[in-house]
Amino acid sequence: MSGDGELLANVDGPASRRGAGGAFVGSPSAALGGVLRFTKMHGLGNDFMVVDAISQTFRLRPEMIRELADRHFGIGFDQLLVVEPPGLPDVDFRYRIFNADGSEVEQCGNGARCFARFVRDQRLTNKKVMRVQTAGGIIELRMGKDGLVKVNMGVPRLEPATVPFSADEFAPVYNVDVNGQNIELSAVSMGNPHGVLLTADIDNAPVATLGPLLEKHWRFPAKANIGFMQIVDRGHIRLRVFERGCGETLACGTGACAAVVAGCLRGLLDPRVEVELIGGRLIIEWQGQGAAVMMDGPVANVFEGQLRLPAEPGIRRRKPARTGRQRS
Ligand SMILES: N[C@H](CCC[C@H](N)C(=O)O)C(=O)O
Repeated sequence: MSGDGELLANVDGPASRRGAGGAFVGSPSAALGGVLRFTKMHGLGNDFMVVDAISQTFRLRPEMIRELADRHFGIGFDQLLVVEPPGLPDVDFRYRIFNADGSEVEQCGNGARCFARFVRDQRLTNKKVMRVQTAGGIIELRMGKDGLVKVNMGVPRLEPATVPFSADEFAPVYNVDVNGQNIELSAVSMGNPHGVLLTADIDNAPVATLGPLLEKHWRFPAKANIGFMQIVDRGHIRLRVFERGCGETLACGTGACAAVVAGCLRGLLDPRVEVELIGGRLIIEWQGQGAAVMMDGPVANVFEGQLRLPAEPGIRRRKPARTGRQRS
């Protein structure tokens, strides 16, 4: 996936037509120059601009998403999450995800929890259990107690071609050459591609240097999110993730899922793992091949906002495309 498609969302509610390339095409006159309502949210510090595209129309080109994602000149977020009417009979919503670099991607775990909170806060549903269609597959969201949200993230994909990862056959660990250095990693898809490495010292792991090299490595033809996992014990890991299209984030939900799958495949983890990320903790459970990965974690609202879209969305300030966020 990870396409650079223009985002057009429909104004007139669910009677949307799918335009070329899968974007919703609203009535063009209404798609320009309006005020766009959004909510800023985060899941363990992985932060999002969340927009209801069921009752609003807007057009956002990749360069506009990049501008809005900018933490100095824009709103600032890791991903833009867009709520759309369902595209399939047995789901409640469609959920589109755009990275800070403007690329559209298949899945977002922390975003899924925020999505569930958002659609209820916005009274788009009163369901406590909902099925949501994403480009990476259908996920089930369940409102839990004390503000937690449980997500069935679906069955991980391990066959190389389904990640996608270039290899002749599946293996729990692959050897990847990075500028002459041999790196051992696992390749897992949670709908979006992940590479997972072990590290003995998470605080000094080469996230800023090795992360971008592996993100764009030729063996990940759709690029990849790169997780650095320190095993504390069989029920507890520490994890940092260099995210595709965004750089290192404070937390990555699909990254946490992929890391637990990778650790289980290596025989190093039990089925229930506490994943300690920079921004906080997730509980991830996986009973083994063929089973779905379950994620349980918090969500938070930060603020509500309104944005006046230019009559012709475009570049108001040419800035270099975002590089990975370097954490000291
Ligand atoms: N950067 C990811 C999308 C966001 C995933 C992350 N924020 C999560 O919580 O899963 C990708 O390009 O596949």
